[in-house]
Amino acid sequence: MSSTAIIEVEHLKRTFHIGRKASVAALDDVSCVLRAGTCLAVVGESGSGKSTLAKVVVGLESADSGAVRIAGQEVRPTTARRQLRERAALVQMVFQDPQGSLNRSLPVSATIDEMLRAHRPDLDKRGRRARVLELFAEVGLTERHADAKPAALSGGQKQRVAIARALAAEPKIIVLDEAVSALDVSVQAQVLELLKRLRAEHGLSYLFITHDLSVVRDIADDVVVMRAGRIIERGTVHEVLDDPQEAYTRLLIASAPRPGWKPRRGLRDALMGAEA
Ligand SMILES: Nc1ncnc2c1ncn2[C@@H]1O[C@H](COP(=O)(O)OP(=O)(O)OP(=O)(O)O)[C@@H](O)[C@H]1O
Repeated sequence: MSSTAIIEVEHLKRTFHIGRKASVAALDDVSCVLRAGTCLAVVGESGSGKSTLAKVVVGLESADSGAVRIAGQEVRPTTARRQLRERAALVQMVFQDPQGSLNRSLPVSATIDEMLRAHRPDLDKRGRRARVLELFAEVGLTERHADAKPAALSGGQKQRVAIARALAAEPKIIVLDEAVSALDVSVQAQVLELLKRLRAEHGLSYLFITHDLSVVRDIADDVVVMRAGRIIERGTVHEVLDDPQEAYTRLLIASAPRPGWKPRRGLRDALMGAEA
């Protein structure tokens, strides 16, 4: 496995001010590394700062201090089109709800065509159509799916379109924010298989935000555990999930649904009681 860093996050801080007096430290001195060609999972309960970390990494959200370097280049929030396009060619994001990037009244191929217009100026209309069909085939969809409106596709198929859209920019990194969380378990397994295959075939690296530890075991190499804006434990998936050092991580693992699991009390209650 490669040990070259493709994303380096250093001492990120981000505080949100709510009203005049209240504030929440969404990121409180967060540092981590995504190694090229690997998958780094970010886990933690709701509100622990996972999405804020993902957004700062892709430049959708700014940090108060700290640094993010992608392929050695520092990332700063920008509205400059050229810089946004350069960033998008390096890192793409896939969200939990694929609906956001789809226009209800257009065939789903339109969203890929739009991406190709931005990132493949060398292709004419016919070339883009051929590439759209290639990308659909890569994610296990057909021409019939490409020409369908979003409403005619299942959740799993729409998420495959979102992945094809990300691939259209030919990125090195994909940030996935709860990208398989809304899918049924069997569909989830298929999309995870697809992501693993694409990672191998394209040499991709994944920053994988999830609250689901079974997904982490399936796809990730390394994992960081976040709590209240801080990384409280980190290591390989094997180290963290099989030999957790922190009480909070042990509770996350103990509270994760698995066959035969019966909830005794709310995860939140249990986690609130965990020692920091
Ligand atoms: N734009 C915002 N304005 C105010 N507070 C925010 C904003 N974005 C996030 N927060 C707060 O920052 C903290 C971290 O939020 P974040 O969405 O990063 O957590 P998360 O771990 O991704 O949670 P979830 O799994 O529920 O999405 C939360 O307390 C949240 O309420």
